Amino acid sequence: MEQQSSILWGIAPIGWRNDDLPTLGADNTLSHLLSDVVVAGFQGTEVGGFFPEASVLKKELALRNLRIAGQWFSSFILRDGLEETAKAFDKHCQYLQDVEADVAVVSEQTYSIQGLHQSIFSKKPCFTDEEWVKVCQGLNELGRIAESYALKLVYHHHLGTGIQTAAEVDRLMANTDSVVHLLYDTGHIFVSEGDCMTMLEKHIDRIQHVHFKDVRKTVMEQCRQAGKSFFQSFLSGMFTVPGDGCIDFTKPYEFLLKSSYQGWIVVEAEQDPSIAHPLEYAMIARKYIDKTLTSIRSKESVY
Ligand SMILES: O=C1C[C@@H](O)[C@H](O)[C@@H](O)C1=O
Ligand SMILES: [Co+2]
Repeated sequence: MEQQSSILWGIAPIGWRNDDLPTLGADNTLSHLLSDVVVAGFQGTEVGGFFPEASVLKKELALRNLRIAGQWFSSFILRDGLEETAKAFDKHCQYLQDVEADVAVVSEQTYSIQGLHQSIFSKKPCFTDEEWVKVCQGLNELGRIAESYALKLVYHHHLGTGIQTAAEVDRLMANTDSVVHLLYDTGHIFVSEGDCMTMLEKHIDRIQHVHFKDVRKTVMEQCRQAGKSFFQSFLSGMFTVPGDGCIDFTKPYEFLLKSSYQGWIVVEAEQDPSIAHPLEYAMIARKYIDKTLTSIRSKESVY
C-alpha cells in the first residue's frame, strides 16, 4: 500500500474498546488491538483508557513497529479551576512524552452532555462570555504545558459540549494563542453542521491532528428525530469508518494534501464491537484509503 510520507495513518482503539462506555469490548486486550492495527496496515493508534504504564506499552509498540499519535484528555477548567486541571494535564503530558506521542487531545468537558441521557441534537450546553474567557485562557496555559513536553495541544470540538459548532470553533480559534492547535474531526462537525469542509478550509493553519470518522446519514436523521443521546446514537450505528458512510473523504483528503498537511490522520468510529467486528471495519477503512484516497496523489502525478 502507498503511504504519503508527510501523513501518518492511524486507527483509534475506540472500535475495539470504548472509553466513554467501558463495557463495550471489555474483553478485547491490548495485544489483540495492536496486532489488528498491524494487520490492517496502520502505523499507529491513540492511547485508550485501558492502556498500561509507558514502559509496558512501549515494548508492545516496538514489537509491532507501531507509534502512538496521542491521547484524549477531558479538561474541566470551569468546574475544577485551572490549577487542578493543569496539574492533571502535566501528568498526562509526562505519560505522552514517555510513549513518544505527538499530540495531546483536549476537550473541555464542563457541562458536557456526552455521557448523559439527553438529546445530543438539541441539548448541548453553551458557555457564557465570562466562561469563554476562562476556557480560552486556561487552554492557552495547557498549550504551553504541552509545548514544554514537546507535544502539541490539539483541541477536539465535540458534540454535546460547549465547543461543538463551527461558530464555537471560530470563537475558540480567535481567542486562543498559537499553542492551541485544532483537531479536525469529520464526524463531529458533520453531525453538527451537515458539512465538514468549511471548518477545514477556515482553520487549516491551526489543524495539527485529524480524525476521519464517517456518518450513516439515515441513522443520524433517525437519531435526530428520536432525540437520542450520544451513546444511544452511536449504539444505533450513527458512526462508522471512512468508506462505509455518507462523507466523501476525497474532498478533505485532497484539501489536506493541497495544504501540505503533515501529521496524523486517525480513523475513528465508535461502534459496538460485538456488532461491528473491529478488524473487519479496520479493513473496510484500509481498502477505502488505498483505493480511493492515497491513490489520489499518484493519479495526479501521472499528468
Ligand atoms: O476522539 C474522540 C474520543 C472519544 O472519547 C470521543 O467520545 C469520540 O467521540 C471522539 O471523537
Ligand atoms: Co474524535
